[in-house]
Amino acid sequence: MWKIVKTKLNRLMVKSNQLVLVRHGESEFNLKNLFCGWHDAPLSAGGIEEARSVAAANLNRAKMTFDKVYCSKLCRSRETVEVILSEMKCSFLPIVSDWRLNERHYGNLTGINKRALANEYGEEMVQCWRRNYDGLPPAIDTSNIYYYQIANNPAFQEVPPTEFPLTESMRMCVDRVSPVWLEIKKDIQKGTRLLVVVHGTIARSLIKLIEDMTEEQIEKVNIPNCVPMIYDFNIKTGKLNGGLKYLGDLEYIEKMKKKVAAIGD
Ligand SMILES: O=C(O)[C@H](O)COP(=O)(O)O
Repeated sequence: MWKIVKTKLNRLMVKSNQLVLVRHGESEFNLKNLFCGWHDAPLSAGGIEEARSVAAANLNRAKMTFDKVYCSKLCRSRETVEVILSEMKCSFLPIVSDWRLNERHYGNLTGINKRALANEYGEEMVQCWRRNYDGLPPAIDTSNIYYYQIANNPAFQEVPPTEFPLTESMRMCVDRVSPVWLEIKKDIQKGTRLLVVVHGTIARSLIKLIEDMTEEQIEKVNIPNCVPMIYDFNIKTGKLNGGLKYLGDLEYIEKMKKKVAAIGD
């Protein structure tokens, strides 16, 4: 008991605390280059391997330790957490899964191949849906084969009916993530060491909020799967000490950022 109190006191005396953000591993939909959003696609075999050999391996190499984990209600984020914690030998950690950390809802684009869509509507239109801050895909309707799976997913039962999205822009995601960011920030300032495992647009929403980026700046950010991203905060002021640091091989990280930015084949 004294040991736990002493560890907590020691941590409060430390002036900074780190937050680690990770985008989930490659999903079955990423692999097939399909818009995924709120469809609950599991990790691909490659995604499980990324969680092990990219996320967990880099976190272990850097000797990172955590007290608590945040993830979304989507299984690709939860599965990534489970692989990481198992590899780090800390599967006992508390996990908060919050629907507000779900990926951006891609509306009626859900399940459509990104390249096929670019061939039909042009690359500019597809990149506008993907990255423009106010790019709003058409709302999902019953003609979409994933409509009922998403609407009836028991994992989403905590979503208030009035807030259940049919499509979302990045601006709408930033709005839904903002209150969770305030909760995360409180934890950081208490000295709790957090691992946050989320999705591409949600990681970008958090980065925008943390760095107070402009809309133009965040539109250019692309998040590689499973590369740990670290922010260092001053505990007292809640302000950042420096910028975002990626953990891992820089050449690999640059290659994966370019892959995510592109529409793909
Ligand atoms: O939902 C998806 O399709 C992906 O998680 C993100 O895709 P994007 O890079 O095209 O936004």
